[in-house]
Amino acid sequence: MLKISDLHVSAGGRQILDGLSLEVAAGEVHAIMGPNGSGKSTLAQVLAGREGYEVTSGSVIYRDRDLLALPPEERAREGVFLAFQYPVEIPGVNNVYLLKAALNAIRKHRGEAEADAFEFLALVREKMKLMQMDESFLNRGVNEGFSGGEKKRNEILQMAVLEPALALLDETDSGLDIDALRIVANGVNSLRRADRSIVMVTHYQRLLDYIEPDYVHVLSDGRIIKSGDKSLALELEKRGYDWVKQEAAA
Ligand SMILES: Nc1ncnc2c1ncn2[C@@H]1O[C@H](COP(=O)(O)OP(=O)(O)OP(=O)(O)O)[C@@H](O)[C@H]1O
Repeated sequence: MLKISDLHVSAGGRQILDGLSLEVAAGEVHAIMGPNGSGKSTLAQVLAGREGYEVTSGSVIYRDRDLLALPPEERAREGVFLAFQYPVEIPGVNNVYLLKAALNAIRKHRGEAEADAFEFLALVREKMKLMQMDESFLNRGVNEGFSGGEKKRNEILQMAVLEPALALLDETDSGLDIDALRIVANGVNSLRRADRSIVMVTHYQRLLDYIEPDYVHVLSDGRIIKSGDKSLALELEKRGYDWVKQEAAA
């Protein structure tokens, strides 16, 4: 599904990713953990195609294509989805309008019939039920005035409607209360499929109690310095990151 090789990225004149390599097979869930400022969000943003980052070397192959050669909207149509760490408010753009436009752009790209108003509404209602969101959110501006937790829930609603092949979730658990964390995690779990991969950035192993990852990676100073299974996250919670850095430097 995704093969990142020796990726070097800089922004604002400084190197952020420094030889990052990662392979994600179809159906797998990978968790990326690491100290603040190590490059986790940068990785997610670069994969989604955000401007402002310079890829100086390395490659990213997504479903046999050079991902970095595609403009961001093409990546989205090809099934790459990013749930933002800080979802942006888009006042004046209706939430339901954005969802429908995004869904139909993807369908059109796949050569499928676009969803009409009835089909779309039935689909979005089903997904809102899953995310336990009130339908009133549909008619508000995208994230406009949403609480932090509501914004995160709205990101996963988008994911549920768009059904991406590669979902990048950047700290989707941050700012969620106990019930919302469970709801969001249930939403993500219900979207696990053999042909869909999920890469989630998180600081807390608690999320991994709900969404069981196949692999856990430690990203430090722009590269992955250790990989393991869920037990690695438990160890990090107990011991912090210094020992991993020392181990990698030895
Ligand atoms: N456009 C930019 N210009 C300059 N520096 C940047 C830019 N974007 C990111 N950085 C820097 O790159 C480093 C990595 O940032 P990034 O947001 O990827 O870290 P992170 O691992 O997601 O951190 P956190 O856990 O705090 O969210 C930080 O030191 C950040 O200040």
